[in-house]
Amino acid sequence: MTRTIRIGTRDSELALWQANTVREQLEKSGYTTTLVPVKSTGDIVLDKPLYELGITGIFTKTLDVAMLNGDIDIAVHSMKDVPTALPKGIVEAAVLKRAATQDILVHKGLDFLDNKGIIATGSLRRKAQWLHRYPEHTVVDLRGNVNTRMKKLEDNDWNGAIFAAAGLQRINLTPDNFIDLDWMIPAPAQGAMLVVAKEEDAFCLEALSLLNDKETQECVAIERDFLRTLEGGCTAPIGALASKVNDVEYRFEGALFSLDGTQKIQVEETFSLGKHEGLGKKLAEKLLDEGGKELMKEIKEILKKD
Ligand SMILES: NCc1[nH]cc(CCC(=O)O)c1CC(=O)O
Repeated sequence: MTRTIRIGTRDSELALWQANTVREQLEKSGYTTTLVPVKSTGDIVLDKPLYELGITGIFTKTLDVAMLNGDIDIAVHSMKDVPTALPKGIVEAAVLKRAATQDILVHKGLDFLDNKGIIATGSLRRKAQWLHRYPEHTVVDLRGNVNTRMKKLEDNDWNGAIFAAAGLQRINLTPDNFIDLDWMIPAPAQGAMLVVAKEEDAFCLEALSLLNDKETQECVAIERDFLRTLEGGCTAPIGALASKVNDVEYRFEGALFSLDGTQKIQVEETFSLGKHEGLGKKLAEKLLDEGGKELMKEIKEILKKD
């Protein structure tokens, strides 16, 4: 039987690159595929309200709806954009081998670091960590896809802007000046790609199981358990990274920051793969006990007002 797997994708350059990567890997394993660029959510009508289906993420909503509607079979996402709870009927089918996890600063010269600088980012996590390290600096809001943000950096007199290294590498965008921010804790699952499919679609689940990278899958699962336990439906400045230290050891590092960057509550632990059941949740609970509960409450209050 030949069935064509319809791969749903948003139409940004990064989304298309990621969907094409999955497409190539499936074709290499002998599957027939096609790419389906998906229109925005408003164009598609479902017979149930979105909240009833558990659909939440702003980047992933459109593709979730298209999948439940039967217009696509699988969808490819930057895993860090995917809410920690998937909609009913949609499951994680494969986590691809992770690329670079770190954030980078694209800049126009680094003299400003010791003075008063202006840094652009739309991420609360990046803003809080930047201000934690450089309290004298100003952070301005910057949104849009990677290409848009790079253009805005050129057009403004900011000193720099922060990006995920993986996003720039994927679209071959090599800035003239950049530095790795290895002190900055990335977003949970940064640099990983997730392919989702319908729970009932055994054909696609089997095809995608070939693409799964177990090490990446286990590491991002810890990071997302940590996030899920902390956040309770609120977007807070949270970083988490599980990474390999040597052949036998892995290390988890996670932190919660106040929005202004003055407070940081951090947890870390060394572990081995396969023996980390409940680690993300356990460390999130430790963080909550060490002042995280109060800080999360404070963050929610401030975000509610904005
Ligand atoms: N929030 C947008 C987004 N989602 C995924 C990536 C890049 C790829 C990745 O981090 O996995 C980016 C761009 C960025 O954060 O600079």
